[in-house]
Amino acid sequence: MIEVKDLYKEFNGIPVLKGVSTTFEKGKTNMIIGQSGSGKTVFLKCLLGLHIPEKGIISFDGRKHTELDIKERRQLRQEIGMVFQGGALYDSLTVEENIMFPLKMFTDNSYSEMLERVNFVLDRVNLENANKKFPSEISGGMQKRVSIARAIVMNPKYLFCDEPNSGLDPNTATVIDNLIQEITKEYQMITVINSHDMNSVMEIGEKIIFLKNGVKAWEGSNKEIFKTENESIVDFVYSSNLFKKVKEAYLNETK
Ligand SMILES: Nc1ncnc2c1ncn2[C@@H]1O[C@H](COP(=O)(O)OP(=O)(O)OP(=O)(O)O)[C@@H](O)[C@H]1O
Repeated sequence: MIEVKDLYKEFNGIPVLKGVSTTFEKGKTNMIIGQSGSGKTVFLKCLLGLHIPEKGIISFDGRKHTELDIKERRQLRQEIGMVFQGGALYDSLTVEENIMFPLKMFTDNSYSEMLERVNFVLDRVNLENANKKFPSEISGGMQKRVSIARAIVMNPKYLFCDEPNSGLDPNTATVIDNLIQEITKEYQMITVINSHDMNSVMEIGEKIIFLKNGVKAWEGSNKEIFKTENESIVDFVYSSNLFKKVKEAYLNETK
């Protein structure tokens, strides 16, 4: 379990996260949502160890960030897979080389062992025969699959995704969402996803943390989101007319 307690982060005296607490469990797709500037990326960067919070505790299965030495931090970092916004693939490397990169960096495996692992994860994200292609030669959806394959190649315990659907059409976005949820369950990872996309939230948001101005304004599941009367989340979700209609249909169905 990842436990976050009273997380506080500021920049130049301006608070961005103001005492956020929550927990993330194994095998669940957890989502951080909120308006632009609400602190989602800063929150994820604190989890990754890229920002050092002024206050608060982040604990990975009992290991508190602040109490780890350099070796333990390095170990923890290797247990985290990251899908960056936009994919962040190396343009000059092939798909195979991109995915092999963490293995080369962090393991002593032989080339054939690494290749076997690369092919395994490529197969898992349904991307066979793409090994020798460059990122520019494949579609945006395929690039996201490569990015997910690279994130899971080290068999991580924790998977963090920053806006994994940005730039994808709705169908491809749903396929990527479902893939992330499937692998989360299959490998029993703790997955935390930053998202703007309400479709994704409704599709795979098993636990949703709604940040508003750096404060956790609501927490619940995609099923509860339709029933809550919390004004902040209602305003956020139903700023889209489509979701007003979906809610009415859902409530009618479950009467
Ligand atoms: N390195 C930094 N230095 C100073 N201010 C920062 C830094 N990083 C983020 N901020 C500020 O923190 C606030 C929250 O930013 P953050 O990127 O977390 O928002 P967000 O919710 O992820 O937004 P978006 O959905 O647009 O990506 C913003 O006001 C931003 O300007």
